[in-house]
Amino acid sequence: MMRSLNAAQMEVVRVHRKWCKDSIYALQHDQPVPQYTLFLSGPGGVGKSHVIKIIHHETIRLLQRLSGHYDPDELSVLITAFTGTAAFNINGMTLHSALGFGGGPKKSNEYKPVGSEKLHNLRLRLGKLKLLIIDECSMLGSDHLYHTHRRLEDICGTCDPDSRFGGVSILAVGDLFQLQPVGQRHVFDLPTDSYAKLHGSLWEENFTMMELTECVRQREDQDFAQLLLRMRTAECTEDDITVLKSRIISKTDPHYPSEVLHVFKTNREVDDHNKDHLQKLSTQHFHIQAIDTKKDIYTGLVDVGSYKTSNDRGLKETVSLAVGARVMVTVNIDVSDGLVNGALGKVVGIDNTQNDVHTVLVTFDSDRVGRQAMADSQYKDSYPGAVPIKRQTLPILTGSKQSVQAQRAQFPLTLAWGCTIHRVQGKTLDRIVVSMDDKSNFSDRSLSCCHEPRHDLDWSVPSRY
Ligand SMILES: Nc1ncnc2c1ncn2[C@@H]1O[C@H](COP(=O)(O)OP(=O)(O)OP(=O)(O)O)[C@@H](O)[C@H]1O
Repeated sequence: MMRSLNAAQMEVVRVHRKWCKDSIYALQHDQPVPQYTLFLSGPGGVGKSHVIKIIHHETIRLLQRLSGHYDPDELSVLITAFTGTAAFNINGMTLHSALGFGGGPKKSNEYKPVGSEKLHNLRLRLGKLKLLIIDECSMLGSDHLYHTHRRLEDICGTCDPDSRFGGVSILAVGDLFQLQPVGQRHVFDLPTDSYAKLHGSLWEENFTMMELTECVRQREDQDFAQLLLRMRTAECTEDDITVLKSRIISKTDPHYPSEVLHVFKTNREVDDHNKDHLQKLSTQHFHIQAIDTKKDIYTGLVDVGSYKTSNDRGLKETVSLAVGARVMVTVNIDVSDGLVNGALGKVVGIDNTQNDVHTVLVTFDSDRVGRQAMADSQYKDSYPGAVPIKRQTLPILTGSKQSVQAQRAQFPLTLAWGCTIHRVQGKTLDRIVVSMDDKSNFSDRSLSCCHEPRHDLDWSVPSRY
C-alpha cells in the first residue's frame, strides 16, 4: 500500500509518522503528547481517503503497539466523517455519533454539554484519543468545528483556555471548493455560538494545509480529470466548454438516459421530476403518512396525528412509493452496514395490509449496502438481495414556536429519480444528468461539486428541461 503512494501522498504520511514517533517518545517519558492540526486538501480522486486509511493503520501500528501502551480497547485514533455516506466509505463513524452530538432536534447553534453519564461513557471510550480524523470536512460548519473542540475539551477534562480540541490532534480532510454546508457557515468562518466568538476562527488560527493535486481516480483519462479540476476553480477553457456542450442531450433523443439520476438546484424541480416518474409506474402507489405522537405533560394522554415541523429530520410527512420506484435513504439507519442518508436503490416489494405499510424492500445500487440487514431479513427467501426498511422514530419539534416535542415514525425514504446538487456532493457516480434549465442556474462551482465522475461517466445535460 505504501509503495503505491505518489510523492505528495508520501509527504503527508511522512509528517504523520514523525508525529507518531514524537508521541511515542512523549508517552514513554510521561510528557504531553504533541498536537497537530492539519488540513489535507485536494479535489475528488486525488487519494485523500487512501491516505486516511494508511494514516489510520500507521497510527495503530506505531502509536499503540510501539509505545508499550497497547490496549485494544483504548482508542488512540478515530476515523469520522460528517455524513453517513462519507463515514461508511472510509469504514468510520459519523462525527455526531462518535462525539455524542446526536440526540433530539436543535433549536440553536449553541454548544450543549452532555450529561454526566454520557460524558463518563465518552471518557471511557475516547479518554486516550490522540488523533481524530474528519473526512469531507467541507460539510462541517464553523459551529460544528467549535462543538468538536468543546466536546473534546470536555472528554479530555482540559480547562486550559489556550488548549484546543482537548490536546487531541485533528486531521481534517476535504475540498473547501465544495458547496457551503447546509444552514451553516463555512468551517473557516467565525462560529455563531456566543462563547465561540471569544476564540476567533478555530480553523484559521490552528490549521496548516497540505495539498494533494495528482488525480489518481481518472488516471486513464487525464484530459477529463484536468477538465474537472478547471471546473472546480471556474477556470474552464474554450475547449472545455466545447467538450461540455458535446454532452448536451435533448429529452426527445432516443438515447436520453431518463433512468439515470437527475440533479437539480431546487427541491421543487426535484419533486416535479420524481412525481413525473412515479406516475409512469403502473404498480400500486402508496402515500404513507407519518405517525406523529405527542404526550400531554399534564394528563399523560398521547395525541396521535400529523404535525407540521420546520425540520423533519429526514422523516417526511408523506412518503410516496411504488414497486419499481428509485429511492434514497434519508436517515442514517446503520452506518456500519452502509444504510446511510443518501444510499440509493430501488423498491422491489412493499409488505402491507389494507391499513398500513409494514416494510419496504429495497435493492441498493451498491452491494456493500445492507449486507447485515439482508442476512437478518425475514424476507431473504421471498426477496433475495433486498433490504427490509422499517419506519424509524425520531423526535421532532412542532407547534407555532416549534417548542413542542413530538415523536415521528416514518419510512426514512424519498423518491430519487432526481435529487438536489447538495445530495450528490461527495458521491461517486458513474452517470448523472444535470438539469441546465434556466431555473436551475447552476454556478460552475456547483457543477464541479457534483464531482467524482469516473472516466466512463456519461454526463448528460438536457438542452431543455
Ligand atoms: N497512490 C495511489 N495509487 C493507486 N491508486 C490510488 C492511489 N491513491 C488512491 N488510489 C485509488 O484512487 C481512487 C480514488 O482515491 P480516493 O477515493 O482515496 O480519492 P479521494 O481524494 O478521497 O476522493 P473523494 O474526495 O472523492 O473521496 C481509489 O480507488 C483509490 O484506491
